[in-house]
Amino acid sequence: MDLPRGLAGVVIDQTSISSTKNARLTYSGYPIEEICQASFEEVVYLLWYGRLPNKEELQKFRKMLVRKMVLPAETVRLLLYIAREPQHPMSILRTTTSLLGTTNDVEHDEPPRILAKMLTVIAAIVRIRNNEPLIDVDEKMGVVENFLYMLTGERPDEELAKMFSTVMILQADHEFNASTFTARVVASTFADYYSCLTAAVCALKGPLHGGANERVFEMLEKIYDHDMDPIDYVKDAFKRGRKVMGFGHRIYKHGDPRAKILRPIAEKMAKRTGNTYFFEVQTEIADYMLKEKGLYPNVDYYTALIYHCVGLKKDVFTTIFAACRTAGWLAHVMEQRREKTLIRPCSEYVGPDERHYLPDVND
Ligand SMILES: CC(=O)SCCNC(=O)CCNC(=O)[C@H](O)C(C)(C)COP(=O)(O)OP(=O)(O)OC[C@H]1O[C@@H](n2cnc3c(N)ncnc32)[C@H](O)[C@@H]1OP(=O)(O)O
Ligand SMILES: O=C([O-])CC(=O)C(=O)O
Repeated sequence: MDLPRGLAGVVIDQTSISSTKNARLTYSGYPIEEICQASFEEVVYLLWYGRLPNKEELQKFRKMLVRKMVLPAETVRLLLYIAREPQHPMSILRTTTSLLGTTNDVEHDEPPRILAKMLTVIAAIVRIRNNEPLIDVDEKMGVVENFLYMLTGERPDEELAKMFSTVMILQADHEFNASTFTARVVASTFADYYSCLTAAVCALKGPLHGGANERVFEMLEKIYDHDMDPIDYVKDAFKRGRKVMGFGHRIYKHGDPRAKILRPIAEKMAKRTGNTYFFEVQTEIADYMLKEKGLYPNVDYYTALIYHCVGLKKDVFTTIFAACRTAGWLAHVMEQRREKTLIRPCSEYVGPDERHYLPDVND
């Protein structure tokens, strides 16, 4: 049997949530270049219900999500205990997501409450690890503004909120990527929402998937700290047979459409916050990678700099990706549940031929 490695190019099921057909990303039919201008709440509604909300529905949906961002005291107590542990923030998030599924108030948890909770929990993990006080939800603001406020302790201005909203939308869904597929496999067994999300967080953590954003900034910092020529850094990575993080993609061989939208946002954010050095290094590396390897930056490349400009430490970058992707994970879990079919593919056995156990042979 001639199997493509890593199931590359294999269509394993249908979805009406998002598509990367012809290397164009669409959410329920809307090109990403257009839908990224909507509000985050509109896009979540679209991913979950297959259509955009009208004005009244949007207002109601936004209000409901924001209200649900307030965490129960029991969850805050848990977080204060877990988030101080020295493990990587994605490990903390994995354990927290799992624990959220065991608290007393989960019985009636539905996607809006779960998404809202995940956003607040992730912001709280970031604050606790910085030894900063937790910030209360401000019900006068929308979801993105509140998320930023709870992360940084500062109410964002309109320009920042708009840019960050685009960033969140761009990471909200991506058809059958590794973490979403993982969530769908778990959902297909009819396991609960938190089990699906815990599994998805585990898959996102790895450096070939969501964990790449942290490694991108690690590279930029190393170049800065050692006053290196960025091209020497890349050449050295090639020599050692190492991948340059934030480049390449299973689907997009001629450029990730999200990176094209993110690049000018990263540039603007870098200018706003005095981080143009990093943006210039990124540009130099991107030009070289294209020239030498024909590889383009992916979504994780520019979000790394954007998160740095927001004031976040690199070890929490992937948790922010998880916050955005929770919207998509939940959409796929709902879709998978509607399908009512267990995902259970087959394998080709390539182990030893049949052999037989002989009792006492080793005596
Ligand atoms: C949200 C996301 O998950 S986006 C992806 C985030 N991940 C990263 O940025 C990690 C770095 N990138 C990679 O590891 C890969 O490009 C992946 C995993 C994203 C895609 O992998 P695949 O589709 O399996 O492509 P594959 O790894 O086979 O790459 C094809 C060729 O390009 C090379 N290549 C791919 N990405 C890179 C890279 N970032 N740096 C250097 N070389 C690379 C491979 O070594 C391979 O070369 P070869 O044919 O000489 O062996
Ligand atoms: O689709 C993929 O393989 C990875 C990706 O870009 C994403 O999850 O956003």
